[in-house]
Amino acid sequence: MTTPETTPQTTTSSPELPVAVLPKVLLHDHLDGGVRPATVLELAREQGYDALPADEVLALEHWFSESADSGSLVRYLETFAHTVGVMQTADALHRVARECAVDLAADGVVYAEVRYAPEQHLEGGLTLDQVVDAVTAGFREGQEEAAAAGHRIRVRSLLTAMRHAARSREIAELAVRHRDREVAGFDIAGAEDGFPPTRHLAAFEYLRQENFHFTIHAGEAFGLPSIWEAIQWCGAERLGHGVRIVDDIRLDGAPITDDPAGALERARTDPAAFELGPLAAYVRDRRIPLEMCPSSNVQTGAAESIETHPVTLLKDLQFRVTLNTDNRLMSATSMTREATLLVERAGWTHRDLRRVAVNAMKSAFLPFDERLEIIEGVLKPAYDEGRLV
Ligand SMILES: O=c1[nH]cnc2c1ncn2[C@@H]1O[C@H](CO)[C@@H](O)[C@H]1O
Ligand SMILES: [Zn+2]
Repeated sequence: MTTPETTPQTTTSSPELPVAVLPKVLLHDHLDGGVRPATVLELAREQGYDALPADEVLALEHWFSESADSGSLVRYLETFAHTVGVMQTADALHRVARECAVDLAADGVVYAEVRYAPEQHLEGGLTLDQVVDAVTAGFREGQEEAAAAGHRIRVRSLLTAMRHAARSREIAELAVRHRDREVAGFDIAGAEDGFPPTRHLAAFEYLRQENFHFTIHAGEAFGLPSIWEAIQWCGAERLGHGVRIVDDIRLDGAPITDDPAGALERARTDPAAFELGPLAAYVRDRRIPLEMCPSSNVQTGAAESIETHPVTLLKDLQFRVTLNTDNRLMSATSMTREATLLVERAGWTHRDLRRVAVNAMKSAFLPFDERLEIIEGVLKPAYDEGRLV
C-alpha cells in the first residue's frame, strides 16, 4: 500500500492512505473480548480475583490468544471467564468501555457497535440497568478522550443475551429501555450448536413490535439451519459471522467447500459460474449484511485459513460483506490487522477495504441521515481523495 507522499495526484488515481489511518467501520466487537491485558491484570489485583492463568502482561496476552486458538467455539468461549470475572463492578465496566472506545479510535475506527451481555455482569450486585449505565458512561468518556487526542469515533452498544440462558426477553426489554442512550441493537451469542435462535422467538417478536434493531450470531459453529432460522423465523437484520452460508453455494455442480482455493480463483474471474441455493440467494438478494470475523473463525475452526476464508469469495460474489474483529484480546487483533491480513494473504485491494467500510456503514443500526453523513463526509473523502476529515 502506498502513502500519499509517494503517489502523485492525478485525475485517474487517488492517493491511498495506509490501512492504519483509513477510516474503518466495526459492527461486531465484544466488549469482554477486547479488554487490554494490562487492565485484566490490574482489575484482578484490585478486586482480589485470583483465578487468572498468568500474572504478567505478556504472558497473559499470550495465554488468551493461545487458549482461544482451540479449533472449537466452546473452548474459545471458556477464555471469557477471566475477562467477565473482572468486569463485575460499575468502575470496572466503565474503565473497560472507556479504554475500548480509545483503542478503537486509535485503530482508525470511526464508527463502532460494541456488544456485551449484561446478564454476565451481575455477580458484584449490580442490576442490569446499572451495568448498561456504567458501560454507556464509559463509552461516552472514551469518545471524548479520543476526540481530544484527534480521533473522532462514534460508539454504540448492542446488548447480547446468552443463547444457553433464558433471559433474552428481559435483555430485549432492557435494550429498548436504553434505546435513547446509545444502545442501538440486540444480539444473541454463546455456543451455537444445540441452542438455535428460535429458542428466543419471544424476544425477537417483542423487538420487532418495538421497531428495534437486532443481529444474531448464526452460521459460525452450526450451518444453514441456524442461518435460516435467524433470518426466516426470527427476522434478523444482519448475521453475526454467517460464514457457513457458503454451504449453500455450488460450482460446476459440486459444493464449493470441496475445493475452497479453486472456488476463490473462479470467483475472481467468473462469478456468474456460481449457483446459489435458495438461502444464499435470499441473503444476497436482500443485501443481508454478514459480520465477518476472519481471525476469530480461524481460531474456532469455522474457517481453515485467512487465505481461503469465505469473506473473500463472498465479497467477490457481491454479498454485503463487512469486516470485523470479534474479540481483539482473544484473537490478538485489531481492525488494522484484520484488513492487513486480507491485503497480504488474500489479495485484497484498497477498493475492497472501501467496499467493506461502506457496506458496514450502510448496515449500521444508526439513523439513516447519520449513516449517510459518515459515508459522504468521512469514508468517501478518505478512500477516494486520500483526505482525512
Ligand atoms: O464468536 C463468538 N460466537 C459466539 N459467542 C461469542 C463469540 N465471541 C464472544 N461470544 C460470547 O459473547 C459474550 C458477550 O460478549 C461473551 O462473553 C462470549 O461468551
Ligand atoms: Zn461474536
